[in-house]
Amino acid sequence: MIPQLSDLFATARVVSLPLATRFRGIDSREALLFRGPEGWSEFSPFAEYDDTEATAWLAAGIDFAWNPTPPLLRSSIPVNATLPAVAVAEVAAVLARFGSCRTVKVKVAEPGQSLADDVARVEEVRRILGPEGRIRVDANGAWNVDEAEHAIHALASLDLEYVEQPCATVPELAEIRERVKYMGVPIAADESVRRAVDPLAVARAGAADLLVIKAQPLGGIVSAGRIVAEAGLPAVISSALDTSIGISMGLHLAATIPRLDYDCGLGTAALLAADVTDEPLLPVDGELPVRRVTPSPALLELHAASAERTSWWYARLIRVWDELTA
Ligand SMILES: O=C(O)CCC(=O)C1=CC=C[C@@H](O)[C@@H]1C(=O)O
Ligand SMILES: [Mg+2]
Repeated sequence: MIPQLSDLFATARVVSLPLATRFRGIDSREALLFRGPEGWSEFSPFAEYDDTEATAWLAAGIDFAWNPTPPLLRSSIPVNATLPAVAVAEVAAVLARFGSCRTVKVKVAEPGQSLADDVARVEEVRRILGPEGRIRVDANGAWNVDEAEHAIHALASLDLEYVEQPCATVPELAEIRERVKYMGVPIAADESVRRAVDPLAVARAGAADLLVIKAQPLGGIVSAGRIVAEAGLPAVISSALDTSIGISMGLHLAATIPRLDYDCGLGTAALLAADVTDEPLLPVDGELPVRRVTPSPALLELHAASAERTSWWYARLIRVWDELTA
């Protein structure tokens, strides 16, 4: 069931939360929050995403607010720390925000940086985590196949759990996966799932060993859970850099997945310098509880987006709701 626009606007609030560390080119995270019969939910496609891409995000937000979740199979979710492409000198301080996570995802292939920067950053993470820590890297599709092969060679001795979206396209992922198989480094697909016309194509092509699954871009808990089941590959449930409310949607998704072999990328509230709740979903001993989040009226007020940005989000909500109900 899709609620009327007036039902969404009845509780809608737009916030702009500062990030503690610049991440994927932004310094603050905007989100539209609203409440339904099941509780608070979030609509926060990145600003540059078009309305068509944003419809899945709205379907997800509505689903979490209006529909009960499928049965929850666990009450706590193991999560990783997420390290933006910061300088070596900043690594320890950023990781400290996540408490004691045994797994770290490191952003690599940042525009303007070199492979040497990536190697130095991953070396520093390995030094901090020790030999038993798990390190995965995420290139956001920035390498071509040769660059990816070269980079994975350079990083492999640091013991990688997997490489997320090393290249942009499914055929490239299939090729790099073949080329690095002998090194025992698995390939994960992220953008090839969440931004693809067919999120199952990458699995069908045998181009990935595991999938990164995000609730909002994949249309919500039920829809994302179906993709995991049909793909038949291990899944890493991750955030879209949401507020703690969107993170709670991701945690509920993670709680419905029969097998979780990997720590989930849901620790990213630690990258925010402020949140909408006094009890943000920050990892403790590498775990997050599966619970709903209610925003604090004072924090909604304090972090309210500007009038101009609020109008922009309201207009976007109207257009995307129109597209969703068309
Ligand atoms: O997976 C994680 O550890 C956290 C989530 C995360 O890295 C991302 C969230 C949102 C946008 C993306 O650029 C980024 C990703 O590519 O996985
Ligand atoms: Mg990714």
